[in-house]
Amino acid sequence: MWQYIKRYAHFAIIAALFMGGEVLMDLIQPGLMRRIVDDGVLGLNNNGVGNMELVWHLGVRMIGMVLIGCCFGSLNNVFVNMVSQNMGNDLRKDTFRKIMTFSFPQIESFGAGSLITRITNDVTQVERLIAQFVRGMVRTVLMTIGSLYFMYTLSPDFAFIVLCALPFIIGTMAFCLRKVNPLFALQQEKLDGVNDVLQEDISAIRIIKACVRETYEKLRFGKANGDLIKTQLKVLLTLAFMGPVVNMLMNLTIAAILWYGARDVLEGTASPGSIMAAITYTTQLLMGIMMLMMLFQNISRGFISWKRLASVLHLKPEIQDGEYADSTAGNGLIEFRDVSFAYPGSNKNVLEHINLTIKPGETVAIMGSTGSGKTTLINLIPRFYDVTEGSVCIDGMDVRDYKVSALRNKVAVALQKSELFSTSIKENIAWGNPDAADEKIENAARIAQAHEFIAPLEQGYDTVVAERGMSLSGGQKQRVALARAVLKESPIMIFDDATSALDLKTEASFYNDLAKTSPHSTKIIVAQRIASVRRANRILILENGTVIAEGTHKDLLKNCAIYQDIYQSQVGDIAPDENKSENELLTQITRNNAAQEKENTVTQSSRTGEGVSTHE
Ligand SMILES: Nc1ncnc2c1ncn2[C@@H]1O[C@H](COP(=O)(O)OP(=O)(O)OP(=O)(O)O)[C@@H](O)[C@H]1O
Repeated sequence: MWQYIKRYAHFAIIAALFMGGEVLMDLIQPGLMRRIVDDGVLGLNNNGVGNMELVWHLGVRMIGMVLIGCCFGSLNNVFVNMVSQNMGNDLRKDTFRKIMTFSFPQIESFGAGSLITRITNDVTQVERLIAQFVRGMVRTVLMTIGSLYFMYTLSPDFAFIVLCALPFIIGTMAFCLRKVNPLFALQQEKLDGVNDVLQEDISAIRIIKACVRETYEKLRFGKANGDLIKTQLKVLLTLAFMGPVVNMLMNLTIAAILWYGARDVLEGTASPGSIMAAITYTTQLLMGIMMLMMLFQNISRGFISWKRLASVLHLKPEIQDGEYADSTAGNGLIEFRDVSFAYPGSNKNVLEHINLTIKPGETVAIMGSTGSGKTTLINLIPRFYDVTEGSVCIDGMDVRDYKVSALRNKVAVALQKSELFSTSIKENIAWGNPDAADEKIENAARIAQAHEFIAPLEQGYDTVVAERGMSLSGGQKQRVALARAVLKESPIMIFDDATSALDLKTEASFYNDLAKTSPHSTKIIVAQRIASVRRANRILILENGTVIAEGTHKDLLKNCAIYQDIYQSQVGDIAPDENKSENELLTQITRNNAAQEKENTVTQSSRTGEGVSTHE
């Protein structure tokens, strides 16, 4: 934490000096009050004759000191806030930057909700810790020492009484804080839980409504929130006992001083003014101790929050940069050399001994049943994960030897679930290439078949997209994401089911235009549809993490039973004819889909009919 504080240590020192000034003003006042009572009102040094002029004079001095103390206190607040807010700002930025360097498993290990809590609530707790430390701690220490000194000058007995009471007061506070301390950590964990549910529910609000799961989610949120409230109540109950006990001890201390003081006044060894001053000092001192109690609570919470932030800040990113920083050399050769992969925390290989070379400019399609490992395979190219065994090489160099940014500049990725940001369509397309000229952006949109829906919009490319692209249809979102990948002009392009929401004609136009405009890029297409993969130079069939067949569309139609099955189910041919033209094939697939849909509807309505008649 020191590395963050020391950047603003000068503000902290200035704040402490102003606090010293404020405390000094507070400490001088009881002495003036004693003189007003003893000399001004009672005239103890003037045979019982009071002095109103002295009362006025000292009164004005007291008011002046209050005003100066107020200025010092305000300036102290200004500098304390400068330390805490600047430090909080740095912490928030550094934590965010650090999260950006984490691998997916590292992010998953914290959970999105917990990371949000850390960057918001935990940073606020640390800001509070710093503010209270610089303000409250300095004040309490100076006030305690000063009050004890001035009380000692009034009467050593008064100082002795307070010194006797202090261990009981501090002991009570320490006891309660020890009990409550572990609860603070639990409280932050419960807050993580609330944020986890909240962010999951807000991002999945459509499906929650579609499946009418609002009540279930309300209960889930209620449970997480209930857990948080229970923990908070435990904290508050423990602290509720501490306040009154400390208050009682403080009042007993004041009563003891009054009792002692009254006896001294009767014996003539102390003046009424000095008793009043002693009580003011005691109150100031004990109020300071009470403040310390609050301070310790916030300090405990702050340290727990700091630990949670430190566990993010000190975590070493799993994906480390290599030495090689040139993203322009090479032309997109991809090699998987005996690659096996298991997800972190699992000992089951999702990919098994994959050997694969994809030549520059080649288009390779990957098909396979769900869960066969297609996405996992392509995720290894931009190092979203590191291989467990073997190596993935790009242009002859292991991907782990590249600087991560250089590697990722060589690869453009479009995913099935298109992530859009709440900014203009233009900025969304230019996300991977922010300096791109407008013509280039439009050209990329034309290739992605997006221009046709963007151009008629009132604001065209400047139309602002709602959060996560909610204002666009699935197909429109995918086309914007495709344009983004195209604009990157990377030597390697990966499309992971990225055209699944497009109709067959639009998809075919996209791949045709892409082949014309980026003939030298290496393209990997993960898809389930024959129409999407048909034109690829090579098609791989993946099953249980291994490549079980490989060849052109023609080869596979002849030799691969799985591919023949897929073809028949999608095209509807009994005897596949590989010489069909693009248009013929698309028309046949569309007809086949329509026939299948009709068949499904008939089956469903006949079932419903049966249901009704049975019911009747
Ligand atoms: N983050 C993850 N952590 C652990 N296991 C995972 C993770 N992602 C995927 N898997 C597992 O790895 C296997 C392969 O998943 P992958 O997403 O690569 O399949 P896929 O062929 O792309 O499937 P689909 O066609 O359904 O997208 C699956 O069994 C899946 O459960």
